[in-house]
Amino acid sequence: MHLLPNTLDGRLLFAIPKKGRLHEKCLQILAGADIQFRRHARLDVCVSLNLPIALIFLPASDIPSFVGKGNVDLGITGHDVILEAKMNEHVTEELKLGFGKCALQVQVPEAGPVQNVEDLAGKRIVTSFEVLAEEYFAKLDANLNLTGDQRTKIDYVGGSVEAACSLGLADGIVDLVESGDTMRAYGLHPIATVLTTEAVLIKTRKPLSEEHEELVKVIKSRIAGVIAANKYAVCTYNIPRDKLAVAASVTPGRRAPTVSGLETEGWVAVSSMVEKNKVAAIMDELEKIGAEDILIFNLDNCRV
Ligand SMILES: Nc1ncnc2c1ncn2[C@@H]1O[C@H](COP(=O)(O)OP(=O)(O)OP(=O)(O)O)[C@@H](O)[C@H]1O
Ligand SMILES: O=P(O)(O)OC[C@H]1O[C@H](OP(=O)(O)OP(=O)(O)O)[C@H](O)[C@@H]1O
Repeated sequence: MHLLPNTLDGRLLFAIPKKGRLHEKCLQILAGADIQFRRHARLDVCVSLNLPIALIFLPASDIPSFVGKGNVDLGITGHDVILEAKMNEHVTEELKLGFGKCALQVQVPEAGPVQNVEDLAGKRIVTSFEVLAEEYFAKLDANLNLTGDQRTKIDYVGGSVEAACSLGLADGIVDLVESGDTMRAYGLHPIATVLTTEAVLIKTRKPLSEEHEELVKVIKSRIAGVIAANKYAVCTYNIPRDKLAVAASVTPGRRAPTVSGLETEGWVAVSSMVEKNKVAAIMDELEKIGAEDILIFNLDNCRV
């Protein structure tokens, strides 16, 4: 198959991480937003089958500059790599996506002599986040009046950053931590947080055509629906009318709970959106108040 340049003509270009931590979640989002495509095994560019969009599969860390420079219109990537690529002023963060959550932390060997960032200042740091680490330690060096050769040395590595201290390359590292498993496996512990991050939908600041602006709105709204459907469930229950006010305070919903009459005198049925990660505690509470027939339904999709 040959992808002719004019195949992309007029299409909104949407960058998706081609591998790594964000890839699978992005595919789920595309499916939930009904952005259909068939990707050829050797191609990182493919056109959508049902929308005037082309998907461009790129390394997550390259997406900010493609979008920032306007070669691509829209993208999904981490907030961290946008800052690292110094593209925060060239893109707008349209939507937080609720996955890819982690923290960029300064880490040192647990058993080593360095126990805080002041001890680490002036020593050797290894990281894949050169820009953010430089920024962080430049401030620290300035606060501690470290100048010239006294300043902290930052070295770049492309991956396996956690190995740097045990290999004698560094006194500390700056890398991402989610569960902390990798950090602990290397005998490291955090002494400072540079930033927290999650995946975001970004748009170029370069002006788009009216049609493309409209399409961006549609995509954004569909993706927001998919994210909300992952976050919320619907809780329904029956409750005596005199307990409704207390129960409604447990399930206030996004705007207000829906209350409908029941054939049984003095009882009402309530339906409300609840956060999935609070479902068990909410059901405990409702049961205590006197609710019956408490049901939880997952959402396939929604617009809220
Ligand atoms: N452990 C993690 N938990 C959650 N999000 C993460 C984690 N590691 C990375 N991320 C997020 O995913 C983005 C891409 O990281 P990833 O390590 O997948 O990059 P990659 O270099 O493109 O992939 P690979 O490591 O396969 O080469 C990061 O910039 C960050 O926003
Ligand atoms: O706190 P944890 O849950 O252990 O996650 C942190 C690890 O995840 C990322 O690497 P990843 O596994 O994506 O591989 P990479 O080193 O190839 O980027 C990051 O660079 C850490 O090494």
